[in-house]
Amino acid sequence: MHDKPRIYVAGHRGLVGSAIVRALRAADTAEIVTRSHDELELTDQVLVREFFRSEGIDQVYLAAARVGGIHANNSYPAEFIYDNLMVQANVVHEAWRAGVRKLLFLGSSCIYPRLAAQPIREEYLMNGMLEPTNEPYAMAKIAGIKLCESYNRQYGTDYRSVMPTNLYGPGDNYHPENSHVIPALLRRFHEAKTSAAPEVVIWGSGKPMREFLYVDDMAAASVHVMELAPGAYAAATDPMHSHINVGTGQDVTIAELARLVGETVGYGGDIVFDASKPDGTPRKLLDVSKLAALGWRASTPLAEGLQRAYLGYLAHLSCEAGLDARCEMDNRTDGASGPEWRISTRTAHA
Ligand SMILES: NC(=O)C1=CN([C@@H]2O[C@H](COP(=O)(O)OP(=O)(O)OC[C@H]3O[C@@H](n4cnc5c(N)ncnc54)[C@H](OP(=O)(O)O)[C@@H]3O)[C@@H](O)[C@H]2O)C=CC1
Ligand SMILES: C[C@H]1O[C@H](OP(=O)(O)OP(=O)(O)OC[C@H]2O[C@@H](n3cnc4c(=O)[nH]c(N)nc43)[C@H](O)[C@@H]2O)[C@@H](O)[C@@H](O)C1=O
Repeated sequence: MHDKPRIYVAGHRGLVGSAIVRALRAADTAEIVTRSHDELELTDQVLVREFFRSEGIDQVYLAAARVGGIHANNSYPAEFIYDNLMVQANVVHEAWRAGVRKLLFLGSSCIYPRLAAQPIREEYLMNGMLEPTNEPYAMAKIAGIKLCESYNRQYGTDYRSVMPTNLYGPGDNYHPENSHVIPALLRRFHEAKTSAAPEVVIWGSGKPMREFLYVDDMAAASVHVMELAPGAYAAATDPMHSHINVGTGQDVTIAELARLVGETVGYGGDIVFDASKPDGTPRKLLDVSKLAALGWRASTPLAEGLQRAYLGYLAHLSCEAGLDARCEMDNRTDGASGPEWRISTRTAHA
């Protein structure tokens, strides 16, 4: 053990990983260890083993994953299942081999059955068929939970899992097709405003409902769950049902979200729907009572979070244009999926 614990944040340049780093830096109680994707390919077991063997890591936040919205999940199912299975298997196994006792695995609310009763309680896992547009990703995330539980049961580790709802905020992926709905709409509405376009097209019927959590709330929840006393976590969970939902407990329709994003950006034109695009899961509102009983609740209202997310998008545009000296290039175009996978620079200024 070191004076301060050495905490490895895997995926620190991503939306959530960068927010976890902000939260840990603000607390100033840990030494933070990071590696970018090009410095450490987490699907490569040999490299991951060498990293844990040499770095003396005490805790891991596993926020590295192949992540994307409904179109990306539907279009690249092989990458979504392979990358996520490999990254989590390598990180969990090699962390265990190196003696890391504490790890937090980030899953997703898409692990639950497509037609689960609402709000979705943790115990509804594996009670029904998954949503087809993201089944491979969801299967990998379910395997991630079971990986952590199995190492806990056999080796006595303390590997915990959180299942976030849909997340958004500064430092998001703004790719026009592969991103999630909020960054996609911030970009589309902004471009429509700038070009004075008469209408903005929203995918699907507008009827699906989604719950959105601001990313700094997600980071705070992650740190909260990681730091719960082992007895408190064990009392709230079960060795074979150990994951905890993280959300706001409130959802909106995609049509309502589109109206809110339009308002945030200041776009005055029409909103139209493209029914040829998939809706995905009709609704996936999380029951967040377990985490509330453990002392944590979300605090950022959607309208406020959208304002901050829009500022994050504008900062990202300044980075792309080379107008902001604080920007770091994050080499996102070097990923295995090729240069079109995502936009090459993102920024998540504190
Ligand atoms: N965003 C959301 O709405 C939600 C996210 N989650 C979960 O939260 C976690 C973080 O997601 P988010 O921050 O949004 O995702 P991002 O795509 O923003 O970040 C993921 C990070 O992981 C890195 N990464 C991906 N693959 C590899 C690899 N093979 N080796 C090394 N690094 C890799 C990425 O690097 P690079 O980009 O260079 O490849 C990136 O820095 C994930 O587990 C995700 O499933 C859960 C629910 C909702
Ligand atoms: C976090 C979660 O993210 C993914 O699931 P999802 O919840 O369906 O996420 P999404 O943000 O991509 O879409 C939400 C809704 O919004 C609609 N929608 C409208 N217009 C756009 C649009 O322009 N882009 C996108 N992406 N969606 C749009 C879209 O049709 C859908 O009805 C999973 O694959 C899985 O990875 C996962 O866990």
